[in-house]
Amino acid sequence: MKVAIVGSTGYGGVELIRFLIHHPGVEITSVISASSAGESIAAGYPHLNQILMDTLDGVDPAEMKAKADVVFTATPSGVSTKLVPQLLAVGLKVIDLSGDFRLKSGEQYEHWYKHEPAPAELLQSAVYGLSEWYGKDVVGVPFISNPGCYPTAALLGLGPALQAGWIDGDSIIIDGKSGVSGAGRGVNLTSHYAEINENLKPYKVNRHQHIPEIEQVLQDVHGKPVTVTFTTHLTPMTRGIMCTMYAKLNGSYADHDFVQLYSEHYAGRRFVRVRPEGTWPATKEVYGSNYCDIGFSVDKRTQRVTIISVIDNVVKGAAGQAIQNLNLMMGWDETTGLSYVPVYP
Ligand SMILES: NC(=O)C1=CN([C@@H]2O[C@H](COP(=O)(O)OP(=O)(O)OC[C@H]3O[C@@H](n4cnc5c(N)ncnc54)[C@H](OP(=O)(O)O)[C@@H]3O)[C@@H](O)[C@H]2O)C=CC1
Ligand SMILES: CC(=O)N[C@@H](CCC(=O)OP(=O)(O)O)C(=O)O
Repeated sequence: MKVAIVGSTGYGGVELIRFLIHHPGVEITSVISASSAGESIAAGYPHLNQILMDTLDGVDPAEMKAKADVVFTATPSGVSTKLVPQLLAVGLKVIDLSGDFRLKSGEQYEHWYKHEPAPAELLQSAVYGLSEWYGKDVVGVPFISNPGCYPTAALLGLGPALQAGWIDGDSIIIDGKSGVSGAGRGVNLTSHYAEINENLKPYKVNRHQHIPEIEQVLQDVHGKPVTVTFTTHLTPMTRGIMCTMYAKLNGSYADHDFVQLYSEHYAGRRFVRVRPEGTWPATKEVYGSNYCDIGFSVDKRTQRVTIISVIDNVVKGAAGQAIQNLNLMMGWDETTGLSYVPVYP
């Protein structure tokens, strides 16, 4: 399978390269840049020296079609909206990593992303690739919209309990924390070392563009509308997302009930690891890997459950899940090219 990567000079793109280089079913035939065509990719990323010698191609759909079968678009929101239709039109399969095709409602997209939405028929045709929930839906399709990083952690953590009716859909609070690479490679005040080091900073409180994405999927799981309170924080680490989630219990459940429910729900899904009773995951335990680790604590006093879910934002939150979706799309084992042990310490 010949693969091209647009946005290969960004953090999502370069992580796609790290995994795809070892994928037995894939050959990277084009790495693409809008601003640095003609330069070597290793010029901007010296860690790729003598590993990927490729010169960056420009953004040309016809050239991509001549070189590749599948294109990953690791491009900013607003850019994918315009580019993806051109790639689909020339007959390429597309896996888009941006937020441009995740929401089914163009109005919602415009409200939260402040960009013009893609045409309604494309929003409908994009299959939302939360691999462990919608893996069957992506088999054989030409166009996958890869989930956001926070939604991946939140939805894998909340889905089974909500589907089982164990938690009250109107009571969900999600406390999200992310490493700085979640903001991409672009430099601004947010990612300035002196601003993030020794600092824990809330941002986009009640305004985050991942709120409608989380609610859209929870509604699908629950069968009726769900609203969530979602607060995001920037943490002084490079990679990692932790979602600490709180919800009112609908019945009397213990920690071991949650461990059993989630272990059964995710049985056979190698990238979701359920923590034994009384232990909780940390971001370092999934660093550099495609795992999502989930732990629980039932509080009998408050009749609430705390669910803690961690991922590496660039892997399971972006490039890793995109490759998992390629595997599912092609009918390959979903772990192909992704079975790496997390980097520790
Ligand atoms: N970082 C993360 O943890 C996650 C990111 N995402 C999403 O994935 C996408 C990529 O993110 P990330 O890699 O972090 O972002 P970066 O800012 O690191 O990279 C984005 C890349 O897009 C390219 N680009 C910009 N404008 C254009 C254009 N007009 N045409 C083609 N390419 C363009 C740029 O490269 P060049 O100028 O060389 O073309 C740039 O390297 C975004 O939509 C992001 O929201 C999703 C989940 C997690
Ligand atoms: C740390 C940080 O800034 N993270 C980004 C994640 C952005 C992202 O991945 O955007 P889409 O999923 O919408 O494409 C944020 O919170 O906006």
